[in-house]
Amino acid sequence: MILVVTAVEVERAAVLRGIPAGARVEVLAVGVGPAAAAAGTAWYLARNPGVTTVVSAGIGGGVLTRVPLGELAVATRSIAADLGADSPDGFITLDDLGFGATSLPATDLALPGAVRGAVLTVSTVTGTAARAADLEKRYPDAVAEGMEGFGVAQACAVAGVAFGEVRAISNAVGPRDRAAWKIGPALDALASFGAAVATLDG
Ligand SMILES: O=C(O)c1cccc(C(=O)CC[C@H]2O[C@@H](n3cnc4c(=O)[nH]cnc43)[C@H](O)[C@@H]2O)c1
Repeated sequence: MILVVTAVEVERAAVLRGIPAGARVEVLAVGVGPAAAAAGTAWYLARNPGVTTVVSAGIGGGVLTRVPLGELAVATRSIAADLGADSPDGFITLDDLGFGATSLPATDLALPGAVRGAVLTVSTVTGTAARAADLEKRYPDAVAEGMEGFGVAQACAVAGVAFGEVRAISNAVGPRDRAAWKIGPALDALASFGAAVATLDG
């Protein structure tokens, strides 16, 4: 069975809107941020041994030169982009500090038309051009940013279950501009993911 993990109920409802009746897919909303995502996913996996794949799904920021607003980005890997230490010489990742990995592989979700690349997980939404440029320099393969993927990925790694991530692009990774958000089209894109997700199971 496939488990889809969203942050909030409106994302859950959008995914459910697309899922055909009778599909073996469970959709769970677990809260915003990597900690809520890891805890909710681990809780569900401990009680449901039949889950084969977990997909972290939600709206997200996009690198708009790679993926337009209202389209889907599929992760090739999930990166904890702000897990580490700041320094006068720049950001030091947890890997470079020697405390663990900040990149986990993602299973390729066969979603036609979606853009593939690294999806960043952050605890603070990017809101300046300077931070967007820093992230792009550190992760040139990044296409999108969200707040939950790496938490779901870590729970999956512990449980030995396949992990995937999809982000429906609602805004740019860049200077904060709430007026430019496209939440409706992003939720419609999440529904189109819902329509395809049942076909991803084995
Ligand atoms: O107030 C703001 O400026 C702002 C900008 C983007 C997102 C938020 C949120 O509080 C939504 C967090 C929620 O949505 C996902 N999300 C959507 N866009 C982004 C983004 O650009 N960077 C990171 N996460 C984003 C996220 O996964 C959360 O579930 C507020």
